[in-house]
Amino acid sequence: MAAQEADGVVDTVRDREIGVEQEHLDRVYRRLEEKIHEAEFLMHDAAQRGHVGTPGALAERDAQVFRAGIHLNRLNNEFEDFLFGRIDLLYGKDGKKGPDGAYTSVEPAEDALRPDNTADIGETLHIGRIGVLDSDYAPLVIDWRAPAAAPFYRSTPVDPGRVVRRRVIRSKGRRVLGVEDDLMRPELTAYLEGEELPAIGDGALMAALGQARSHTMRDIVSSIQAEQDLVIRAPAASVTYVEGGPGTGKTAVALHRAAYLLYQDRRRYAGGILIVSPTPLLVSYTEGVLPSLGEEGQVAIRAVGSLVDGVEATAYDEPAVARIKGSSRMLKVLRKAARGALEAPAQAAAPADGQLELGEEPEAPAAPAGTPTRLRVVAFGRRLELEADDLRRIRENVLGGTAPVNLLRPRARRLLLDALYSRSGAGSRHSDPELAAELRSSFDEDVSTEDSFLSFLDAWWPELTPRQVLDAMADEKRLSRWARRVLNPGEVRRLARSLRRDAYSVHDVALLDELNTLLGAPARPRKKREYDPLDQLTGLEELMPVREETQRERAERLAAERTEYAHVIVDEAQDLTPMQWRMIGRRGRHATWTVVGDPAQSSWSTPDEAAEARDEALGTRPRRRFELTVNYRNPAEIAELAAKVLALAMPGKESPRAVRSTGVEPRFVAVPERDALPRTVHAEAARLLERVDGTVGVVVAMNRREQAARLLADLGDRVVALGSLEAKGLEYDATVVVSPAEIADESPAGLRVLYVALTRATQQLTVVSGPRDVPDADGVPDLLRD
Ligand SMILES: Nc1ncnc2c1ncn2[C@@H]1O[C@H](COP(=O)(O)OP(=O)(O)OP(=O)(O)O)[C@@H](O)[C@H]1O
Repeated sequence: MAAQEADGVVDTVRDREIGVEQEHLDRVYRRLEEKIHEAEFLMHDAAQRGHVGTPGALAERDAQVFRAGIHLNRLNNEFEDFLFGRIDLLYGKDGKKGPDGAYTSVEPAEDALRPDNTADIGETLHIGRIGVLDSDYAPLVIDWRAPAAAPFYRSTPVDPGRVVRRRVIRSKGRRVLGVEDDLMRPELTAYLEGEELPAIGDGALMAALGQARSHTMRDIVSSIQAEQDLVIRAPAASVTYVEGGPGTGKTAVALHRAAYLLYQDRRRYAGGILIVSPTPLLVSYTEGVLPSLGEEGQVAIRAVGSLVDGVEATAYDEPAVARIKGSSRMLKVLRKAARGALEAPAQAAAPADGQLELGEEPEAPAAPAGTPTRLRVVAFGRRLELEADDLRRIRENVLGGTAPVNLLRPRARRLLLDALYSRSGAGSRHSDPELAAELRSSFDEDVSTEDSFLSFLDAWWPELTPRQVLDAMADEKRLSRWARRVLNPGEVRRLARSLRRDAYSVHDVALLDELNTLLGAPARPRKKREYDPLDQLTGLEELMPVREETQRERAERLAAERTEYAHVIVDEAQDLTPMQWRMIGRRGRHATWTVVGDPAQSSWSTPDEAAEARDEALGTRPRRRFELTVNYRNPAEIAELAAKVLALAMPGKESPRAVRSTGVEPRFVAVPERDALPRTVHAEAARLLERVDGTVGVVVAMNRREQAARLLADLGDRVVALGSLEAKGLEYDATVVVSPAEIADESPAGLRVLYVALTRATQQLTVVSGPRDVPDADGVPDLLRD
């Protein structure tokens, strides 16, 4: 009876507090409706201006419609669930208001606390996804990114500042559903308008962490913790480097930081923010967070395998091949390949060379021709010829520099013309420099517009694309020439073989991007040359199909190709290979950076080499380092088990501290016969499905992922089968980790990959081991024993 009464009292206080917040929310909605009405009026008014019809009025109308449209869109988008927090503060040191209408002083005033440990609340602030001012410009809601909102995140019981109570408000549409309070000064009795300040619930963080997981990440805007807030609001100078173990909120913090930076300085980040994620799975998992924070347009979230337009990485490289492709040794190989691919090996059926006489019809395109070894043209009535040796000399001369290969083509063309001209003997015909120059220019014009010369140039100095060079590298013989003294024969064989398949891997994408730089963008594609009477006239260069790119065209082309960003955020940075760092580095040459990662989760076998490449990509810019130390994902029971693998993978490395415990220990199931493994995995996944409301992830070695997907398909879409490398960054209510030994043996970084697999669950973990895991009598595999 007493308990019921106590419950009743709590409910009454809770209901009353919900009612208080409901009143505030109603006021905010009334204000928002007024604002939307204003925005609609603005749009209507702007549309009316269109009737005036002068160019100035039209331009003004467009600008206004644009602004009003943005305003409306924001309001409508953020109408849902946008008020989420409140802080009750002691009186501040000085009573001055800051630019956003709130008191900015952090410390309580001298006399704010009375000697009997009581105090009055001096100010109450509500925090939301956007700021809303009432008609007197007093803040009804403060944007979570504004300085005045910082105490909501920064205040802790150890360092409370002015905050007495932090409240998270849960609402749906216009209805407040619940409140969760944390007291920052639990020893204090505080009064608000004469009434004692109540505290409801066990705190918002615990409420958030206990919720079931779906296939998309939620924002953490209502429960960002102090150490995370420091990172989110760190000034965007140079490089912000964030390290933290699994589940410490690195990905969440990176996303909230993007929203914060945009809020802080929209103009500066108009150049865009790029977030690089390791897998497409993680991209789709995190994609919804920024829109929920009211930011979309300026942020591009891309998987590292999708950074090159038009290429999607779908193939998977076995670790030995990935190691070769990711290593900075590839740079040397690619440099040679980009130049070497200019020369196509001669094919048996190919015509011997590009010899075509003036006036002859060009040959129909033949079977893939080898590189021509002779150039013949007729000019000034003479047959002129360059032999293999001449051509080789010219090629070597042109390739002497380091300029991109495609951009050297005009120079190659020029040197060919020089050599032909000198063969023609016309150079000695005139001593008058003006006449000599005229003769030369008419020679150049004659020769360089002839089909024989053009088709020779196309075959002898083709404009290469990155794909063509990578294809050329699939030829083991050619590759071994380009990789001499860099890769050993076994590496050459493996690399060439992997390049012979149809699909690209995530590592190939970095190679394509590097080649793109080494080759330089080819000039605009040339139209097929047809007979044109205008060719017979001079002074019409602009109409000539062979003309060089104009300045303006070049400027337009470069603008269209721009791939640079104002800020680059790299998630799971520990996994980037040196070649991938180079690729990302090119997209942020003038950017500020936020780099988040955890060396203990690296699936790259030589993290030192990757760290060197990272330093190269980031240059000498100063770095600010932050560390996140609390694991918000795994309960202590799971974190403890994972720590055993961490001790093997990186002896001495500390695990992050888990904030909660569920009392549910990980479950171990041993399968003595290999054949029984699929059946057991299916049964264990089904078992977990019964025990959690959200998702179940089943993590297997990479080579079993397709088999696992087929096996689990009948369990519905709450169950996901994943290869060990695909699990990176993701989380599930429950996970089944299948055969730890198989995952650990998959690559030199296998133990770290296993550590990742074991740290994906928010509630329950089952480990299924096969004979290779050497399970003990309790089913605990070798690798997970003390
Ligand atoms: N302050 C917070 N409030 C509520 N939930 C949080 C908070 N911080 C982190 N989380 C939750 O903890 C989980 C882990 O966060 P996140 O994925 O960002 O961690 P991570 O450090 O990137 O992990 P990993 O390195 O394993 O990929 C997520 O569900 C996230 O929503």
